[in-house]
Amino acid sequence: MTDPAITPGPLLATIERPADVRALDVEQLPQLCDELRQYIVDIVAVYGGHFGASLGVVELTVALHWAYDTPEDQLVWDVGHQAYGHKILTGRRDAFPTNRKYGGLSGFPKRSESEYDTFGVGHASTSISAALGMATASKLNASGRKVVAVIGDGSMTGGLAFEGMNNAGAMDTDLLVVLNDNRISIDPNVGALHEYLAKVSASGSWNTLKNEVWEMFDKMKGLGGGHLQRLASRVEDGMKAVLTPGMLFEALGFRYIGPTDGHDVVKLATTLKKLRDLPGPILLHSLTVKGKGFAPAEADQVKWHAQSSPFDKVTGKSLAKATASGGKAPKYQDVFGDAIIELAREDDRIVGVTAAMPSGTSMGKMMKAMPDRAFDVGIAEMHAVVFAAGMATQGKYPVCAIYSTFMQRAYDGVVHDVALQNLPVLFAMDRAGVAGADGPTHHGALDIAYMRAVQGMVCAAPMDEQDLRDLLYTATQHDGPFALRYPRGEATGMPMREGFEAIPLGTGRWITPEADGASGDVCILTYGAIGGYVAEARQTLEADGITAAHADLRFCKPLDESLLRDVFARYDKVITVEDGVVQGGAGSAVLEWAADADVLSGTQVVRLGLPDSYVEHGSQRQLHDEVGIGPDGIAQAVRALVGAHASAEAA
Ligand SMILES: Cc1ncc(C[n+]2csc(CCOP(=O)(O)OP(=O)(O)O)c2C)c(N)n1
Ligand SMILES: CC(=O)[C@@H](O)[C@H](O)COP(=O)(O)O
Ligand SMILES: [Mg+2]
Repeated sequence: MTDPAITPGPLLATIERPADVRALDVEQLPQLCDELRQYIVDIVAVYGGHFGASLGVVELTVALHWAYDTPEDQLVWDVGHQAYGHKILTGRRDAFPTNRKYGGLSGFPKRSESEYDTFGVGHASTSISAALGMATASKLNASGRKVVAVIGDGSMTGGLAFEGMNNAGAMDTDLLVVLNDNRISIDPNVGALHEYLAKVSASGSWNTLKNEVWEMFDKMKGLGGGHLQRLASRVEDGMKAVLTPGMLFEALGFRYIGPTDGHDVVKLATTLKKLRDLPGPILLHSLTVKGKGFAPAEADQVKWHAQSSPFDKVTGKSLAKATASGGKAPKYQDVFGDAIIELAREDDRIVGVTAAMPSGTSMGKMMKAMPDRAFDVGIAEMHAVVFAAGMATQGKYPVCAIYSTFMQRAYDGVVHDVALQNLPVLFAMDRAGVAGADGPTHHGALDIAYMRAVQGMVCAAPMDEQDLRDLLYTATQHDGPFALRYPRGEATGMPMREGFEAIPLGTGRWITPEADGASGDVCILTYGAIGGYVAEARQTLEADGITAAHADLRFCKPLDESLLRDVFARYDKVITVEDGVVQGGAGSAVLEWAADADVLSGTQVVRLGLPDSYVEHGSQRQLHDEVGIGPDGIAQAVRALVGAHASAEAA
């Protein structure tokens, strides 16, 4: 899909692939950068998406494709939310209006989408390891192909990045790591590395000296000057030990270059061209501004990390229309953020932890209200969990707010450090279920299955915001690990009572009162907010003369055995619905229990949920409908089950 209202500038219009960029004179690159930046602004202003990060690496993107022989040479973008310019220069310019839309381009580099997307990304801090793997294979294959990892200062706080550096620095493999340092993550960047990089950025002293050494080195290479080369390298080593601002990286075995102005495309392009031919692991420290060139985004970099609704492409003013619900329903995230503060005011054991997502999870509310009791530890999910475990050993009650998909990074900590020691830690798993436009890298598809498998873990999911509050309180009263999942976005908008009520562990509830003690054609058991679709499904079924009862499991571990006994005694048709993979999920828990309790006796159980394949991107509703867990899908499954059963009985 092209958008005729959005046209690229004259130079960008001639770029169909990176070879066209390489055909340009270096002096033309500034114009290409201007046009690329404007094109990104024009498109995101209408269609939404990640914003500030791509604007900040426009020059780096153009320079990399000019200096390197892509796609033969491999560029690996960390996270990939900054790769819009890369996508536009690599044959996807006209399709870019479909970015993040259902059936359209992915918002992240994706191998199946383009040969220029060398590695699928979405989670942070993977680029150095992946690029080192490619570089190692390239060496083994003697392919001569060069590999570059581009990683942001936020992503550099992830332990995985340092595992990659540690490995690369001791290997004799050619690898360029570009550290794109814009001094911010999604929220303000945190930690000692952040402070260190700030000091490095402020110092330019090593550059001048280093440039001289480098020029000398360049000349010597031409002369094949063996001993002079070694001497120069010793001189360089001696000087860098006392002077280099990138000592940390040098100590890890990288040759450090920089800091350099990441917006000077001509200098960047010519430097990169030289670096392409240099051996060993090299780190280029590039200083950029997130949101560069769009004043509102430079001024409020957190707000402009991403935009979901249209805005004026000059002023940045929102052009969003009022939402259908009138914007009255609060987000689950805000309910969580407010409730944790309320609970923490009454219970001084409660502490909060987030791994670089204070805004996304709303843990930022507690960080603001109680700065000494809530911690942003950086992009470090595993550390966040073990850090929480440590606090729990000292009588604290840590609430770890981590997106379901990112919790995958921390699984060993969940098992080995928390659950095995039966420590009271709450895993508040945000973005549970399909995440929406971010797609498969960000869907919280697996947490029901992987948390349910952990011995001693309590697993719960609220169907509405009142239950979210009560389950949060319930968790704080439990002496052991507790996994609570809730989705991205708006809750139901229901009226909420004040205060909190504890919900006994393993207590579900009937949602359709008429089913409590009565009977229907089928019973629908739901887990979590996805249960909100059942009312609509029931209405359409009623029009077909089918009565469906609905119960909310609330807990998938422990299960409400008394509720389930009741269900299996009265219904011979049961449908389970969850926003997570079917294998090992809440429906599986029900089936396992029913088999173990020997109550199945001919009852047909159909499990609805995410399939055993990766669900792509789109709105949450589109994706729920696609996999059959939206209202229509639920109603269809009921009809199929009732119909199948009726014809089996008639036969
Ligand atoms: C494992 C993981 N945790 C958290 C995130 C969410 N996340 C996406 S981008 C980002 C900030 C990255 O900061 P930086 O690398 O500096 O890139 P910038 O946006 O500043 O260009 C975060 C925390 C993620 N993608 N992966
Ligand atoms: C790139 C990344 O991982 C984040 O920016 C993510 O897209 C945030 O998702 P939410 O908008 O759901 O917070
Ligand atoms: Mg950054």
